[in-house]
Amino acid sequence: MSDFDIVGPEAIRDGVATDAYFERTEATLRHAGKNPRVVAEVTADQFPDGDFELFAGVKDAAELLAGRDIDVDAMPEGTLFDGGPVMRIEGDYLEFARLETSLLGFLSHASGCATAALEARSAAPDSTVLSFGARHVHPAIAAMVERSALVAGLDGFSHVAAGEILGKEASGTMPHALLIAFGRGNQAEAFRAFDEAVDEDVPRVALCDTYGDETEEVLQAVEALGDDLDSVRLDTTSSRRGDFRHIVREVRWELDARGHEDVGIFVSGGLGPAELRHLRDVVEGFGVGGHISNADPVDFALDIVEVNGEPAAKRGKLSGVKEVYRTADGGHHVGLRGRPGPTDGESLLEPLIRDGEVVSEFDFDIDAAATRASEDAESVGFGGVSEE
Ligand SMILES: O=P(O)(O)OC[C@H]1O[C@H](OP(=O)(O)OP(=O)(O)O)[C@H](O)[C@@H]1O
Repeated sequence: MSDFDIVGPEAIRDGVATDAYFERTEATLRHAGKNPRVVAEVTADQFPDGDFELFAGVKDAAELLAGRDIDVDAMPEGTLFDGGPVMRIEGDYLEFARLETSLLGFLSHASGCATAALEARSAAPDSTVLSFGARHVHPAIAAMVERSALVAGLDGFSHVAAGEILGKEASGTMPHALLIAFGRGNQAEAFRAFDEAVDEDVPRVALCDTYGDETEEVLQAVEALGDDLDSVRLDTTSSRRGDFRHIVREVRWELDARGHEDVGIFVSGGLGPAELRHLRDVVEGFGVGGHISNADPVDFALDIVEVNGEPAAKRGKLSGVKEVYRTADGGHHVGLRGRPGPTDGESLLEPLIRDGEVVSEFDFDIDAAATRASEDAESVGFGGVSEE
């Protein structure tokens, strides 16, 4: 028995992590001696409507689908999509029927978090933006949240175990608990002890809102750490926030007045794209949590679109195997496979699995995905990237 209520990797890989009706579907098809050759597509919206989302979760999807006698095409991680398929599976239906539940879960949740992270990224393109939201979600999915944030181009994340999985180091300095453990009035002592205790390569970022006025605690940090102080973080609780922008500008003023123009200001706590736009010109960086980790999953569905070579679909969905294209002007186009696409269209679906093997050229590199997302966001004008 598992110690935690967590569905483990084996259950996911074996297809036990499925909805019961797929088990009944398998039983019925086997009973009837049917196992049609199908093409199925993963799609959110049927037609483009100008509302782009960021595709993520494809590495785990590949891990799930590998080893089955199927061919799969997918958009690379970090591609922006707007209508039409993001993934296509071709094979005998019973090869993958029971994987639908986990497949959609992987893609939907990661793409939801990645899209929200891209909203944050686009809202403050020149600021440092860190993912702080693992605390809001089940720990088993922390690496998914942090990977999605990095795919969207965030500069870092807080979760240590996620970092070990992703091969990247988590960042972070101090919580309020550290200041409280030292006791009211002992903030300077806490800052000094932190400076003495942690590795030199950890930036000295003092959290300055625990007991007193932000400017007062910032000046205590300056006095305690002197030139070692890299930045201050203001996480002013919402009930005391008032005009946060004014507080930040006042802190900046007092730092500058004492010759500490090089000390950066970071802010965190309940921030989303609107707050990032509002504050981006007066701070160096942001910690963004719930906006990313609590994002709604993308509403992906897996639909059969061809049975034994013939177009098929339930009503409301589009039958036939499709291609999706990005045009030079940032347009997103959906058309039938084998028909001419836009003359300047670049096909977005790439081979992911052939005869059950993951195609070696398919790219799961996080940094490459982030570059792709950045370029694609620019191309399609996601979230008004350069909006003032
Ligand atoms: O609000 P979100 O965008 O989801 O950000 C996540 C958290 O990051 C900050 O925690 P901090 O470490 O400063 O708080 P604590 O020390 O009080 O736990 C902030 O207070 C949020 O609770």
